Amino acid sequence: MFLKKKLNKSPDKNVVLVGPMGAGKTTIGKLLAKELGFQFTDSDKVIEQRCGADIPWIFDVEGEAGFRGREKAVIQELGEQSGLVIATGGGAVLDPDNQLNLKEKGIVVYLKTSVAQQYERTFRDKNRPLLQTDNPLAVLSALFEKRDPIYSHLADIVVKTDKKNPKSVVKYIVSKLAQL
Ligand SMILES: Nc1ncnc2c1ncn2[C@@H]1O[C@H](COP(=O)(O)OP(=O)(O)OP(=O)(O)O)[C@@H](O)[C@H]1O
Ligand SMILES: O=C(O)C1=C[C@@H](O)[C@@H](O)[C@H](O)C1
Ligand SMILES: [Mg+2]
Repeated sequence: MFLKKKLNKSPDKNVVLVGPMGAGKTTIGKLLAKELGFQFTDSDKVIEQRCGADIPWIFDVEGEAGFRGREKAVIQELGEQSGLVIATGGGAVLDPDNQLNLKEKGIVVYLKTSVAQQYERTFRDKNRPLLQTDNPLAVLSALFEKRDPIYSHLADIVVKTDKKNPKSVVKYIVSKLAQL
């Protein structure tokens, strides 16, 4: 058991949230960090801050490959730290080096979310370049087919987020962490 509040010492682990766009990694991550007394960080936000531009701009100018390069550098840095709740980008776990870096000190939590629910949570938001197509539902579905096995394989904890509000997702994760 590594919970900082309970042990009253610096944790040597991170909690890493993985899952598709709209799973709630950013939303849940902020709440979970508060609950654990960890620092919250979001790889997408760190990339934007470093670059001084938002993700749609990075995809426009540098393409997805440019974005993935930036993501890899950020994931490597975050993976070396501890005491973090890390919200990852939806595609961060595709890269084998990222997988190793996140797993090194990370307890990986997969926020498992149906494609329909992902769509419901993302369709109004224009900040996800991969979904700016005529058929975002088909894109989400294809990404899920490819990525769900990877998220599942990496995960120490899996939590289904459909029909669960953020608070109850956090409560469930905390209870599972306490059992480790
Ligand atoms: N459990 C939940 N119940 C209801 N709404 C949720 C839940 N989790 C997240 N949301 C909402 O869904 C939207 C997307 O959530 P969020 O941005 O946290 O997803 P994400 O996993 O970080 O996505 P991305 O990979 O694109 O960064 C937000 O509007 C958020 O308020
Ligand atoms: O699923 C993905 O590949 C992405 C998810 C977002 O978090 C961002 O990292 C970016 O929009 C790409
Ligand atoms: Mg996010």
